[in-house]
Amino acid sequence: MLDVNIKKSYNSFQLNIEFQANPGITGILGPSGCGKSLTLQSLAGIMKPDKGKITMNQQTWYDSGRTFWKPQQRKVGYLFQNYALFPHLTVEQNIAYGLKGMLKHEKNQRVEKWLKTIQLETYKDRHPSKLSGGQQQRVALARSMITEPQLLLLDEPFSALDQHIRHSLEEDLRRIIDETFHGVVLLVTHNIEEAFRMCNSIMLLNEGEVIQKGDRRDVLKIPASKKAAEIVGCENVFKVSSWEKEGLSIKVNTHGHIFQLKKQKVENLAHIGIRSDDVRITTWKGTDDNCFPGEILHITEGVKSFKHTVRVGSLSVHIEEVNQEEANLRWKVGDRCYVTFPQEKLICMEK
Ligand SMILES: Nc1ncnc2c1ncn2[C@@H]1O[C@H](COP(=O)(O)OP(=O)(O)OP(=O)(O)O)[C@@H](O)[C@H]1O
Repeated sequence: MLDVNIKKSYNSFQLNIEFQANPGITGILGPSGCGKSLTLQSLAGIMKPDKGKITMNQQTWYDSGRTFWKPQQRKVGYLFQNYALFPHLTVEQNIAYGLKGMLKHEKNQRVEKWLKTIQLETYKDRHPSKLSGGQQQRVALARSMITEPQLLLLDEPFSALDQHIRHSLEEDLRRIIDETFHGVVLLVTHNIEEAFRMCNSIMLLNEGEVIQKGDRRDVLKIPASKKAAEIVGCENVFKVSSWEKEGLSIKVNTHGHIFQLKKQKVENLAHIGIRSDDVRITTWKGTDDNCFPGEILHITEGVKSFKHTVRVGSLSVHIEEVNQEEANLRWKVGDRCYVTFPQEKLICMEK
């Protein structure tokens, strides 16, 4: 297990990170400049925190002024978005780079195995400039994993690649990790779908701090705060004016709109939220709770869905309808409609 508790102070930025990560893939999501790369750099030993502690499977890698293991002592695999392969070395030589000092026979065996794993056996004598972006990234992955690291750090490894290659690389990476790697993987990404597909757990960072961490489903579907909702793409967040528990539900007032939510454990309720594809839009008034009249303000056509902005009293609500044809036929700007916020889809946020 990886155990991290570190602080680093710059003039205009404070990093104050505390988390534990188990074997498997933990995704790190957060806005630009929130400290994702600095966190990885401190784990790799490239950046030295001001204070705190980093332990990995009972080894102390960093302990304030007392202990600081160098990058090569930590056995960390680090994969960046821009591959960083050595241009003058072949695929085979790039992969073997980290194995200096190993017996030739053993080294060859490992390189062969990795060439096979990344399915580039026939490319072993090529230089990086003669490879596609996706192939280069597979070589970089093999190079970072061949040394059998305890910790694998992936900093937006797919972001420079187009959608199609990205998907196949994602599948490759997931397969390779499942088959050959049993340590801790931290994956920085801005892509929520990718995080959901790839990760076991998710950690959200904001302004240098971890603001939520847990199972990928819980974090991505039930953000605990307004900021977390922004990061995971929950588009509708309404400020709570007042609230009270009432029988089996919670009655919430947001700008004069009364919402009924399923009763749940909350101490303090600052916001409620709902994903745009969980809000329903109809021409008739439903009998469910939380159904309000609205007016269509704006429609955007996407490849797979239509996005509507609907005024519901003083609220501006984002609604996504996946069934294009039906949605296309149904709505135009200025139409009156009814908007339903299903009880079970409304999320309570304590901040
Ligand atoms: N050496 C440094 N000196 C001063 N400030 C720094 C230094 N390195 C990073 N920072 C600042 O620390 C903050 C966090 O940087 P970091 O690179 O970790 O962000 P990030 O979350 O990875 O962002 P992005 O998603 O854009 O890559 C930024 O505001 C950055 O400007």
